[in-house]
Amino acid sequence: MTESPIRVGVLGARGRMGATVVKAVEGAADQELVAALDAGDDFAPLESAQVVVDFTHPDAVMDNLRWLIAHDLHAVVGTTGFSEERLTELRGLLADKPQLGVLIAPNFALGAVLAMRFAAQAAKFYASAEIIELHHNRKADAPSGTAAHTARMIAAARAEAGVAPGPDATTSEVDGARGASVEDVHVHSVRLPGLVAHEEILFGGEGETLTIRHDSLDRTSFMPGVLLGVRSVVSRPGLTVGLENVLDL
Ligand SMILES: NC(=O)C1=CN([C@@H]2O[C@H](COP(=O)(O)OP(=O)(O)OC[C@H]3O[C@@H](n4cnc5c(N)ncnc54)[C@H](O)[C@@H]3O)[C@@H](O)[C@H]2O)C=CC1
Ligand SMILES: O=C(O)C1=N[C@H](C(=O)O)C[C@H](O)C1
Repeated sequence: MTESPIRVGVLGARGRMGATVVKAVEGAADQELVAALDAGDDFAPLESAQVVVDFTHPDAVMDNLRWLIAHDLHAVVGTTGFSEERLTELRGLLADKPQLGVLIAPNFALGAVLAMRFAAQAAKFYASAEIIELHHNRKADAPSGTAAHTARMIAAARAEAGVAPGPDATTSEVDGARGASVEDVHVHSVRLPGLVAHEEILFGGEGETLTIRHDSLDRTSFMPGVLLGVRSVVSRPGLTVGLENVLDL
């Protein structure tokens, strides 16, 4: 017996990512697009979906998720801007809906997920690490969600290994010259037309450096991860943060 396709709704469907997701879902044999909505649209058509994919805006995504959870819809979220406070609220909302799954991934590209994992592995061997993320100049948030997630993974690996952040002799600084500090990891954000999404994680040690770099050259790079997210979230109750958990890395 063939299984029925997963019914998918897309929020942010007229945006750069949402429009790419719409095409990817339409091209996936095991998924059926039932709603493609953007800002100002009536959400009612989403009620026929099983899973809703959100690529909207950090200012909009929490209201969207409150609505989706209240309407018993699984969610796959690529939108950035998730603080610990936001994640705690979502865990609270999901506690009342034990069958429901929400997957939030700061980056759905396989190579970006691997780069983050490799960075976490390297972190205990190098006390000094910095991140440079480079994106198109229409991006709303800085640093990128991926860079923030990478910094948190490095910080967690350092804490587990008992490694303190490396020395930095800077005593005089033009504001921002050393980038933002995310859990003691310096993060530098570049915004230029022509770029898509790129990240370098740099480690420095005795007489050597290690650079891990990932480049998304096209938004199609995120689609295998998004489609996998849709397939997995229906049988993954609760809140999952990071595609690495779905890939079992
Ligand atoms: N996790 C990942 O792999 C990736 C995440 N992103 C993130 O996805 C988000 C969107 O990125 P882009 O597509 O480049 O932005 P975009 O600005 O091209 O598209 C966002 C769309 O969402 C719509 N929108 C805003 N508020 C809405 C609401 N309340 N309901 C429905 N639609 C709404 C906008 O009208 C717009 O069409 C950003 O947070 C970005 O950082 C982007 C690429 C990959
Ligand atoms: O806005 C983007 O384009 C991207 N956003 C995500 C992020 O902030 O990390 C993922 C990817 O870097 C593209």
